[in-house]
Amino acid sequence: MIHRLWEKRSGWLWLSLASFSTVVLLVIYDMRLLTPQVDRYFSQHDNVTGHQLATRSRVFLHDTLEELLKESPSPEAASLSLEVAYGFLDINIYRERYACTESSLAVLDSLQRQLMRAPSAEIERVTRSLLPVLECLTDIEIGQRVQRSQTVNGFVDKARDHQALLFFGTLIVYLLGLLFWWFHEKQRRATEKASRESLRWMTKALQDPLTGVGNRNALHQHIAEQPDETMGLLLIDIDHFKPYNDCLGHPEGDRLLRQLVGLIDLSMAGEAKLYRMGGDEFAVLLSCRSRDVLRQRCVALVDAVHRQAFNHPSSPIGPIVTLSVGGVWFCPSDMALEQAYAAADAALYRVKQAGRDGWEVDYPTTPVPCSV
Ligand SMILES: Nc1nc2c(ncn2[C@@H]2O[C@H](COP(=O)(O)OP(=O)(O)OP(=O)(O)O)[C@@H](O)[C@H]2O)c(=O)[nH]1
Repeated sequence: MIHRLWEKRSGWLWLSLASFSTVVLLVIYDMRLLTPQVDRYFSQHDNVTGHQLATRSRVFLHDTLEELLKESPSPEAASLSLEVAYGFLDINIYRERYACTESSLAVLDSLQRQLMRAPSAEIERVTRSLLPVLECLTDIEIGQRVQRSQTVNGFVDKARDHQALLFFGTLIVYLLGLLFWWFHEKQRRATEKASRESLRWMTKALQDPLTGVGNRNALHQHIAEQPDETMGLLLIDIDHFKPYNDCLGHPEGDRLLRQLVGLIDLSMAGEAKLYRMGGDEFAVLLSCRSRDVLRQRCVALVDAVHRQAFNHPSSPIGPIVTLSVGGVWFCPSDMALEQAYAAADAALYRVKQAGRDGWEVDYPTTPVPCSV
């Protein structure tokens, strides 16, 4: 099934469609998955959860100081802020990376205890002892920011590489798609050209070049195509064509042949197929359900030639061109073309013998014509 589709639609077309589909998938991947992920990463940069804990600790230390610097400070509120500030600083990562953390925590712890013991007396000392803690927090903030910048830069580099890879990958697949499409078009055009050429040769092989009607091969082919159709086969021969040629010349003879083709076609009401069997002999094949039809066509043809009255200056039987017609009514499945042809030819011979300018049709009783 796939093999047949491949041959019918050409492999190149499938390859190019696959390439274009891949391009679409890559673009969707970039738009729906990759870009939103990068955006999400960077949008965290300044939101609440992205803030450093050290910064929050600093905020609460400021609150403690503000409280202590008030005219009537509340030791409880200051102590609470200090406790929260302690909590935000008491982080394993800070302890591991920043040496000042431990000492700052110790300072906060001792301040906390002092505040509980002598709330108002110690304000100035408390304020001063907080300075190294604030310095430590600044170190942590800067250190963490540097760390974060390095991580972000790493991510940006990776994302840029990924995007570049994706872009060039998409571009290459797209170009491959175009290339496959071009191969497909080339192949399609070559196939079309070959079909046209072979059709032209086939038509030529079945055509008479002088008159444009079918030749003997075409007659064989058309009969083979309609084996169950009752047919009438007429053989038409120009009477005394040799003296016509001798007197008026071959070009004039050719012209007469072409004119007669038009006339025969008209007499058959455009329903028959015409063939030139060679020289001045034509054949007519018509689908013919009743013998009367065949008779009527013969009468019409002979009359039409009389009415047309082509001048024949050297005919022994009269001043105009006349035809002799011999025919047979037959069914191709019962009677071979050779047999039918022989019967029509015999009828034609009898007309010639009887003095020409007439017609005769053979109606064989056996075999009986088909589908009547
Ligand atoms: N102009 C022209 N003449 C052709 C062509 N092919 C054959 N002929 C001539 O057609 C003539 C056929 O003559 P015949 O059928 O033998 O005899 P006829 O003179 O027609 O006499 P009957 O058929 O007995 O009436 C010959 O002179 C051929 O040279 C052709 O393509 N063009």
